[in-house]
Amino acid sequence: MITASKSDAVSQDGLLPDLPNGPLSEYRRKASFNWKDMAMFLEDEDIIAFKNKIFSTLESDPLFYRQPGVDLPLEKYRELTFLRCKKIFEYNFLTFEATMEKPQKMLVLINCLGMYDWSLSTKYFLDTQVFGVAIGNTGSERHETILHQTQNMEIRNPKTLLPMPGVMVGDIGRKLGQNGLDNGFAMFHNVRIPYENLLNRTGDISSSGNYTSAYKDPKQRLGASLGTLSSGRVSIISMVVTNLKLAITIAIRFSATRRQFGPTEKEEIPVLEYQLQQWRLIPYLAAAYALDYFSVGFFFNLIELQIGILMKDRSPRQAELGKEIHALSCAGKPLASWTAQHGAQECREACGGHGFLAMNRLGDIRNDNDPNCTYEGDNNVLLQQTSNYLLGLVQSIHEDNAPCESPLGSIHFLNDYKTILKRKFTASTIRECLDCAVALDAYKWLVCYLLRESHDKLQQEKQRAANDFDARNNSQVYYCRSLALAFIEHTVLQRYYDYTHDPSTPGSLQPVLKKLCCLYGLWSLNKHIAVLYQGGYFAGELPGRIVQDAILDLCAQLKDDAVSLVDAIAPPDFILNSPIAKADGELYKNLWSAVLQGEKVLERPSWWPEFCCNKPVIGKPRSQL
Ligand SMILES: CCCCCCC/C=C/C(=O)SCCNC(=O)CCNC(=O)[C@H](O)C(C)(C)COP(=O)(O)OP(=O)(O)OC[C@H]1O[C@@H](n2cnc3c(N)ncnc32)[C@H](O)[C@@H]1OP(=O)(O)O
Ligand SMILES: Cc1cc2nc3c(=O)[nH]c(=O)nc-3n(C[C@H](O)[C@H](O)[C@H](O)COP(=O)(O)OP(=O)(O)OC[C@H]3O[C@@H](n4cnc5c(N)ncnc54)[C@H](O)[C@@H]3O)c2cc1C
Repeated sequence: MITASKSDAVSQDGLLPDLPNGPLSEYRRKASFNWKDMAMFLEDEDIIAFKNKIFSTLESDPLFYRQPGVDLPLEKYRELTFLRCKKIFEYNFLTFEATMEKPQKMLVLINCLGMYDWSLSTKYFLDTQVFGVAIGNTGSERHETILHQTQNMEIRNPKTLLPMPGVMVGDIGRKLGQNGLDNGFAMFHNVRIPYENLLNRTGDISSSGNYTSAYKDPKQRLGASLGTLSSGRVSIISMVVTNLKLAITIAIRFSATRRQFGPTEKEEIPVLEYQLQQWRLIPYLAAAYALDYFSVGFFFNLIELQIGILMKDRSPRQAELGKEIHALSCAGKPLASWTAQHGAQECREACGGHGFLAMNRLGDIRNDNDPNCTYEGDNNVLLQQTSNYLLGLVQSIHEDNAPCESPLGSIHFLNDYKTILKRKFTASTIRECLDCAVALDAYKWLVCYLLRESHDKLQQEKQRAANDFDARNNSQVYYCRSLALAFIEHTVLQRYYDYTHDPSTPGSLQPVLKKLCCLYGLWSLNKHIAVLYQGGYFAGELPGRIVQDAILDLCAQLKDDAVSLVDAIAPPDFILNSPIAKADGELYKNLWSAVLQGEKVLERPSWWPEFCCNKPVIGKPRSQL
C-alpha cells in the first residue's frame, strides 16, 4: 500500500477519519493505493468538509434517526419528510453567496441529502430550486414578486393552505419509490391568468396583441426556451451516479466479507474472490468512477451555459453550447440512469438473500432510482434528441463543406469520419487491449458507423414510408437509439481517458484509475459486439475473445483495490444505512444487531390465537352461520 506524505496525512486525518479495523482490513492492506489520497483527489478539501458538515448534522439530530428497513405508513413517511425538509431549510447549509462562489455545492447538497433519502432531497430541491429557477430563467423583472412568493412558500392561500379559487389540487397516490414525496395534480377551472404572468424571457405579447422576441432565429428561440430542461437532466446524471455509488459500496463490502466454498475444505473464501462475482460487480465500480467524473465536468459545462443565459448572451456560440448540452444531457441521463438501474439490481442479487432484506437498502436504492429513467423526459424519447443532433451533421460531413465544431468538442472526431470508417481493430493480444486507447478507437469507429447506417436507414424509410413521422419511428431500433448511446459512451470514455492520462493525475493513483478507465471502456464496448462484427471492424474469433479476456483480467487486477475504491466514495455508516456494508466489515454482528433492534422481533404475532384456538382444517371450510 502506498502511504500519503506527513503533511497530507495531517490534513487528511481531520477530514477523513481512519476506518475501523475488522474483516475488511485485509483487502484494505492489499490495495495498491491509499483510499484517503483517492478521496482527496476526487474532491477538494472544501467539498469534503462541506459533506462532513451535512452528514454529521443529520446524524446528530434525532429527527433524522431511522431504523433500517422499517416500512413507514405513507402518511407518516410524508410527514417525516416534510419535517426533515423544514429542518434542512433551518440548517441553511448553503447560502446564496456560497452557491454563487462554488455552484457545484448545490449538486453536492442534493446528493448528500439523496444519499440519506431521495424523497427528502427531491422535495427540498424542487422547492428551493426547480420551480423558482424555472420562473427565474424564463421570466423577467416583473416576475420578482412571484419568485419572492415561491421562496416564502406562498407555491396556495398562505393562511388556510387551501388552493386558490378555481384551482383543484390533489394527491396521485402511492408510487413505486420516493414515497416520502407527495406528488400531486393541479386542475384549473375558469381561472384567469393575468397577462403579466406570461413568462417572457424569450418572447412577449404587447398589450395590442403583437408578438415580439429578441431572438431573430426561431430555432435559437426554441432552444433558449427549452434550455431550462437541460439543468434537470444534467443534475439527474449526478444523482443516479450517487445511487450507483451507494449500491456498489454495499455489494463490494458485502462480497469482501461474505465467505463461501473455497478450493480447500479448510477455509471458506470471500465471494469477491470468485471470477463471476468480480465480473458482475467490478465493471459497475468502474462505471461509477467514469460516470461520476463525467457528471461533475458536465455540470460545469451547464454552469457556463447558465452564466450565458444570465448575461443575455445571444452569440452563435451560446446557442451551439445550448444545443450540445441538450444533445449530451438527452443521452447522458439515459446512459447513467440505466447503468444505475442495472447496477443496483446486480448489486441486489450479488448480495444474495441479504440483498433482498429491506434493511440492507438495495431495494430502496433501486426503487428510488427508477423514476430517473422517466422524469425530466422518458429515456427512450430523449435519446431521439441526441440522434437528431448527430444526424443533422451528416450533410456537412459527407460534403466536407464545414468542419464539425462544437463548444465542448464532443463531435470534433467526426471530422475524421471517412478515415475512421476505413479502420479495423488491430490489437492481437490481451496485453494490447489493456490500453484504454483500444476501446476509445473502437468507439470512434462505432459512432461513425452507426451514424452512417442510421442516416441511410432514415433515407430508405423516407422513400418507403408515407411520411417523415413513420420514417423516423422506423429508424430507431438498432439504428438511431444505438447511435445516441454509443455517442454518449464515447464522450464519457474520452473525457475519462483524458483525465486518467493527464500528467497532473498523481502517479500513485494513475495505475488504478487507468485500469478503471480501460475496464469501463471494454465492458461498455462489449455490449456492441454484434455491430462491431456486422460492420467489419472486428473479424474472426480473436477480437471478441481478447476483449472478453481483457475484461476478466482487469476485474482480477482490480479486486484487491475494490474495497479501497469504495471506501473513497462511500458516505459514513449512518448515511449508507446498510448493516451488511458498515465500514468495520462486521457483517454478521451488524446484521444481527439490526435484526434484534426491530420492533416486536421476538414477540408472537398479534394474531397468534387464530393459530392455536382456531387452527385451519384442511379441506373443511368453516360454516359461516
Ligand atoms: C433535478 C430534478 C430532480 C427530480 C425531478 C423530479 C420531478 C420531475 C419533474 C419533471 O419531469 S418536469 C417535466 C419534464 N418534462 C420533460 O422533460 C418533457 C420531455 N419532452 C421534451 O422535452 C420534448 O418532448 C422533446 C423531447 C424535446 C421533444 O419535443 P419536440 O418533438 O416538440 O421537439 P423537436 O422538434 O424534436 O425539437 C425542437 C427543437 O428544439 C431543440 N431543443 C429541444 N429541447 C432543447 C433544449 N433543452 N435545449 C436546446 N434545444 C432544445 C431540439 O434540438 C430541436 O432543434 P432542431 O432539431 O429543430 O434544431
Ligand atoms: C416520480 C415522477 C415525478 C414527476 N414529476 C413531474 C413534475 O413535477 N412536473 C411535470 O411536469 N412532470 C412530472 N413528471 C412527469 C414526467 O415528466 C413524465 O412522466 C415524462 O416526461 C414521460 O412522459 P409520459 O409519462 O407522458 O410518458 P409517455 O410519453 O406517455 O410515454 C409512454 C411510453 O411511450 C413511449 N413513447 C412516447 N413517445 C414516444 C416516441 N416519440 N417514440 C417512441 N416511444 C415513445 C415512451 O418511451 C414510454 O415508454 C413526473 C414523473 C414521475 C415518474
